[in-house]
Amino acid sequence: MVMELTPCRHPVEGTLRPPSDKSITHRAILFSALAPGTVRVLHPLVAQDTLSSRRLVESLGVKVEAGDDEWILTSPGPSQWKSDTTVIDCGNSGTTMRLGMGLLALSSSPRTLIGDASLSKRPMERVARPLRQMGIDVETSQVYAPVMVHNRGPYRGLSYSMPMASAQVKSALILAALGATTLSEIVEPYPTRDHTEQMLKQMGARIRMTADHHIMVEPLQDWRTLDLVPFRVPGDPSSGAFWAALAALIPGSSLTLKEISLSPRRIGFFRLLQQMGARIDIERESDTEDIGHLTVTHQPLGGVTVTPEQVPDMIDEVPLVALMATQAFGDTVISGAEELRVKETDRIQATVTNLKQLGAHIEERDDGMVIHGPTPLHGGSVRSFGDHRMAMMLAVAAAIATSPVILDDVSSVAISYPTFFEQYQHWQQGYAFHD
Ligand SMILES: O=C(O)C1=C[C@@H](OP(=O)(O)O)[C@@H](O)[C@H](O)C1
Ligand SMILES: C=C(OP(=O)(O)O)C(=O)O
Repeated sequence: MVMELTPCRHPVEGTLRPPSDKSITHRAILFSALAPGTVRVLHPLVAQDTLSSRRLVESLGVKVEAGDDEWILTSPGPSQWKSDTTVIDCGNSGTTMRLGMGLLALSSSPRTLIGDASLSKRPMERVARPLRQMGIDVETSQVYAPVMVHNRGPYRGLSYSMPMASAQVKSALILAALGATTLSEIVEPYPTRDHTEQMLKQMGARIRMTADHHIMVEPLQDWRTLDLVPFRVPGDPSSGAFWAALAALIPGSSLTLKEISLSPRRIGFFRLLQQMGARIDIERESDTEDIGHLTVTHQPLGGVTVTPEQVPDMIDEVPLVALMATQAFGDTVISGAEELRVKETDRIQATVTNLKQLGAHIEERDDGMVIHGPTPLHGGSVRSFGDHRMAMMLAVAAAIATSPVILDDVSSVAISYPTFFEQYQHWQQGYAFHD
């Protein structure tokens, strides 16, 4: 659906609880399949991507009772998973497919994962290759989906230095490592989101992380020893980031994002906003959990340098960083962000093309972008390329443009943030958020 987005300078005010975290919801659903028994998931994100993970576990025989803001998942455990579903559709979700590959390695039935046109162009050998090193049979279709996973018998642990910083690859390997016969050691080039390690540890898995990014995973002798802990899903900082960006851009704004994940591996965008000059206040809910409230207050912004090490902590927010940089005084250089080229679309190219179309001074680099600010943005026609994050970034850009922006398709927001445009309209009508 095409949408005409009109400029709007209403300050962004009040308190907003963004939709629940996509990464944590995926994991809660997928990990519930591991333990024979019932797992409660509080505040799951109900969106297209997480419904793909739900479909995956249901095809393994997990029963899902979806209540009001709570899902109850009951699994027979990997040794009793249904073997008659041989093809599983992961839709648009890279997380479902990659973590799914690790999960499917835990049972002896062969299964094939497929995805939509976008997911079928994203690299899967990054998971397949190390799984094969463990002795698991994995076939890709010239590095892409469909991906067939078949565990033909006992397989060994893995010692693996990851060539790219990817939480999805790491998580798939950790899952497979739980079913190996020997200890595994996985090394990351830079730290990435560690929800998998934290949540599996909560379930009783023996996983040890060192300061120099080594992750040791002990094989699990018996799935029945896993604890059936309930998972409470906080708000998603990556979804909240669109509102934080608007608040940082529009004078007079001050917005509190309520009950969001404050995991240091997830709030790199907010640290960067602070570095650019925005005011960020953080209030933790408890000393033990990384959940709390984050307030963004508008201040004039300056350009920054984003280094490769910083990128994983704001990986899905980089298109927004580029937008912020168009309004900041001075140059912003983003490097080490080549992973953006293998997301739902090539997010470096899509960001540069779209922001140029609106008048930004932005240059494409192989591994990032250079942005010269500040530049007023004007209206024009832009394209989401079927990418939810691109559509929402462009909606933020449209608000600060001087004339209307025509966005070719907005349906992709259903992937991670189905209510985004309802809330956008609410704000455009001059309302504050009250959550
Ligand atoms: O593990 C996860 O939940 C995710 C990891 C990131 O992908 P990569 O691991 O490919 O960087 C991120 O872009 C994606 O939105 C979610
Ligand atoms: C890249 C994303 O997700 P996935 O890799 O799960 O498709 C995203 O949500 O921005």
